[in-house]
Amino acid sequence: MVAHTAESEPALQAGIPSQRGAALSIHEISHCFELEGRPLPVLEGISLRLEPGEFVAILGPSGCGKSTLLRLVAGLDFPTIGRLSMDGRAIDGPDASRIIVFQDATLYPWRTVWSNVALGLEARGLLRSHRERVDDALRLVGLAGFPTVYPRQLSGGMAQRAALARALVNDPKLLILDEPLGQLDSLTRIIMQEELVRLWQRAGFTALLVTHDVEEAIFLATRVIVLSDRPARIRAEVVNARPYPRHRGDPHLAELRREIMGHLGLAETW
Ligand SMILES: Nc1ncnc2c1ncn2[C@@H]1O[C@H](COP(=O)(O)OP(=O)(O)OP(=O)(O)O)[C@@H](O)[C@H]1O
Repeated sequence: MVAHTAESEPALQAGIPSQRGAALSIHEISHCFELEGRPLPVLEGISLRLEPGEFVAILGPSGCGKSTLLRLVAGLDFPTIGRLSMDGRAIDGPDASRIIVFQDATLYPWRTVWSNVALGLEARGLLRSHRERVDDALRLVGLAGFPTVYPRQLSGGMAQRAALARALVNDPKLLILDEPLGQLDSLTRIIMQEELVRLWQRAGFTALLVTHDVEEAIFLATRVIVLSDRPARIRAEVVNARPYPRHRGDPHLAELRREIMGHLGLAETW
C-alpha cells in the first residue's frame, strides 16, 4: 500500500468545517459470493478507517467489488469475514444515520418531489413533527421551488438532487455514494460535484464515494483509495490535502491524477 500526501499537512484540514460526521471502521473484510455453484471471492482483507468529516473516494477496475463494499457499509449485506463498525457500534443492518445514494435516483413516480424526500421521516413516524426538515433538505439541494413536481417532470440533475435531499432529510452521519453522478451529462456532473462539496461542508457528514471518474475523486475527496482487480485489495491510498474550494486546473491535482493513474495501471496514458 502506498501512502502519499500532497502537502506536508495532515489530511483533515482547511475547508472541512464540520466534524459532525461518523467514524467508520472496516476491519479485515473479505467477501465471497456464490455464482453458478462456484465461490466468487470479491473482497480480500480490506481494512479502512474514515475519520469524522472525511470525504473518501474509492476507485478501482470495473467489477472489482466497489459496490459490494458500499453495500456492506450500508448494512445491506454482511461480510463473509471481518467486521464493520460506525462510531464503535457494529454495523448489523441499514440505519437512518448511514444512507446510500445510488446512480439511479429511484424516485417513486407517483409521489411528488416533496413526498419522495419525506419518505425516510414518514417511515420512522417522524414526519408530523419534523416537516420542516423536508423543506430544509429541498432548500439545501436547490429544489425549494419544486415541491409539487413529479419525478417525470425533472431533469436528470434535478432527480439526483431530489435523491440527495431524500438522504439528507435523515441528517445522516455517513453518506454512502455509489456513482451518484454517473448518469449525468458532463456539464451537469461538474455542477453537481461542486454542489456535493457544498452539501458536505454544510451538512458535515462523513462521505464514502465510489466513482469511475478519477477527476471527480480528486476534486471531491480528502483521500482516494485505489482497489485492485477482483478480489479487491487496497492497492494504494492517496491523501489529497488541497484545501477547498478546489480548482480543476491546480497543478497539484494534476500531479495526484498522474499518481492515481499509475496505481490504476494507466500511467503511460498520461
Ligand atoms: N448478489 C451477488 N451474487 C453473486 N455475485 C455478485 C453479487 N453481487 C455482485 N456480484 C459479483 O461481484 C463482483 C463485484 O461486483 P460489484 O458490483 O461490487 O463490482 P463494482 O466494482 O462495483 O463494479 P462496477 O465498477 O462495474 O460497477 C462482480 O463480479 C459481480 O458479478
